[in-house]
Amino acid sequence: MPALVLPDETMTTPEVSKDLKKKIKKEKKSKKSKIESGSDSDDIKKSKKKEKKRKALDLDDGEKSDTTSSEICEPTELKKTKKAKLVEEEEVVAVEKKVEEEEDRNVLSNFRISKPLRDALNSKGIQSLFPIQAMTFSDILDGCDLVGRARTGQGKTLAFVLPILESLTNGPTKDLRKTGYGKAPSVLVLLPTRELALQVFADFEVYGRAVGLTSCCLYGNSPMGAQTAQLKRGVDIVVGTPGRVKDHIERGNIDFRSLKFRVLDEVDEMLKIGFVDDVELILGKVEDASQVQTVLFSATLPVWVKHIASKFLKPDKKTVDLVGNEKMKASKNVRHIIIPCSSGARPQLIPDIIRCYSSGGRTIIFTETRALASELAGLLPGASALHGEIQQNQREATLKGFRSGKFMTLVATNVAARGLDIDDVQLIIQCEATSDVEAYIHRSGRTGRAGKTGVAVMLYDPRKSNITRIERESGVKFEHLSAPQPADVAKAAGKEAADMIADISDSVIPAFKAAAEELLNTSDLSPAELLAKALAKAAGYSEIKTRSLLTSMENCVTLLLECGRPIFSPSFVYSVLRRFLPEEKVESINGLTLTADGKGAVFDVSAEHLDEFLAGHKSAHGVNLEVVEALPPLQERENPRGRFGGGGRGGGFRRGGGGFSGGRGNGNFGGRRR
Ligand SMILES: Nc1ncnc2c1ncn2[C@@H]1O[C@H](COP(=O)(O)OP(=O)(O)OP(=O)(O)O)[C@@H](O)[C@H]1O
Repeated sequence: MPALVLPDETMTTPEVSKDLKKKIKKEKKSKKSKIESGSDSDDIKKSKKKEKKRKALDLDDGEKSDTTSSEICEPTELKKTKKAKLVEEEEVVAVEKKVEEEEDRNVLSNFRISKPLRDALNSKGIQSLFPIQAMTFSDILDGCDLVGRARTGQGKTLAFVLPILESLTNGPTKDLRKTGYGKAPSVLVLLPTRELALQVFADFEVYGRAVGLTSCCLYGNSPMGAQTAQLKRGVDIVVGTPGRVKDHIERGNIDFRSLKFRVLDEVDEMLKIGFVDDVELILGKVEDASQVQTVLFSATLPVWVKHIASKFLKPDKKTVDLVGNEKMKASKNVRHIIIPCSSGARPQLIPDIIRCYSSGGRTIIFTETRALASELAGLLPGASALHGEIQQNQREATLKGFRSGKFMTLVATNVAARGLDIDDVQLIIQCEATSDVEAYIHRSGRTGRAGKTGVAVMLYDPRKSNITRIERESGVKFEHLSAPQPADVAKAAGKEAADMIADISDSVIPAFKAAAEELLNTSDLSPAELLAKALAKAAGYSEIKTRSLLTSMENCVTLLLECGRPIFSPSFVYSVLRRFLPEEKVESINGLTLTADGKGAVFDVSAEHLDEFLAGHKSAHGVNLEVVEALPPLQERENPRGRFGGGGRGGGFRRGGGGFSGGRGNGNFGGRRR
């Protein structure tokens, strides 16, 4: 299978430094978001291009100036620096030119896209095709079967929507398409979830209508009658989930004799157990497969999928794989973070993570079970649940509310993992380390879409998770952070509260002044301290708790125990503790995990028992017990050396809580059960 590389990589010359590439990419990104907003007129664009070039060079100046002023004194050195700078400037310009040429190459007018479709795309702020679209457009329009792969959020939907619409209205299938009342469909698109079917249907509605084509969406848990009536009246495009499409086939409502296109979006999910029988049955209903074009798309294409997929595609199929053998399979626009957390600590920790990392945008929280999704949605302020047990109309209402900003936190099972494209999702939280690497890639890909950036935080229990495997298979290099400390979060909240107070009308002062003066006169605290308390109240705080680094539990502290010799099992740690602590204290420890170097163990104790632990160990010869500021690297579940499993991982944990936004802060995978 030919593996194509991203234009990004092909465009840059090998000599260009990594830093330089980064700068160019950054510039490209900001340009892309401007294009998305559709705000650039041609003139503005030209001057922005000039400005951009100038800025890229200025940036280099700025970065170099420190070195020149502090280190470069000799005239010859200065000359050399200037020369190097000139070379770098030339490189910037050369790479910039290539980037621009590439973008120019992908402008809509360079493709066989008719004016009505171009206008519809422009009205959505789309001026040029994304790489996966540009690289598959002609093949699909010219009649090839195709397998397409690009990372999440790279525009795979339009990669099949546009050439199919063009083929049916101006291309090779134009004259073969049925028309008139009761027409049989020309296109069948299958998707794994109802939400995704509705989303892709919406794209066919918008762009199909622009070229006079009609669509319908067939999905379960909604009345058969209306769908049947639509099919009877006749549509060009049928979008649906396998179960409901099969129902309609069995009732004789769909005639596939005029079918020209079959699309399997999220093909690996479609071909998983639970879907594959229905999919095979549906695709098998096409009498003459040689007359039908089949296209498959996904961000993840495990080898087993490629084998099954070959069954449905012609031998001369094309493959456009923008991920290929690249190590990184997940979105490159996403910051991938992991934070240790026990299940009990999630409800307290998640609101703080949202406050720190959501930048005031939307958050999707993924749980492994429906029960946990409902439970967390009930516990978190301003959150709603989405999973397979919820009635279809309620699911649609929930998604609509989330898209429109009615609420900002969605707690979902894997029903929302694939394909969902929701604007301004800044943060993904995964409640536990999934064993399914594809699921990780798709879930984290709900943010950082269409060139934007986002953050994905995965909570995990070091004793139960195998992070190394996820890293190895997805190519993600996780940032290991500890939970944001309540005190850090409170500081950010205090700033918000101060802004809020500054905005309050002076008209309130006379009513509250007397009480304020009385407080000042009677309290031992300074005015600043009293005001700090008032800010805390305004921010919703009545106390600040500590949070453990290991399990993220509130009012717990993480301790490291070492005893000058290797520790092979948790039971050894218990026996050491029993030497200087009563049984009930030993039993009260939580989250006991061995360190990766095999020399120590970390565990949590309640803050109120901390002194007893620290005082006790002094009497135990050779035992060292201390509060840790940052978690050391820990052993993982599958460590063959330790009781918990695997070879441990490099790199320790950094203190969490970075990236404070000061934003709003709201506060059994497999088969089809989500
Ligand atoms: N050429 C384009 N220019 C600007 N925006 C685009 C373009 N093509 C698609 N988009 C936008 O990019 C976003 C992501 O597109 P899409 O949902 O098709 O991604 P995807 O690759 O299918 O992602 P996933 O793998 O998660 O399903 C959408 O909001 C879409 O409107």
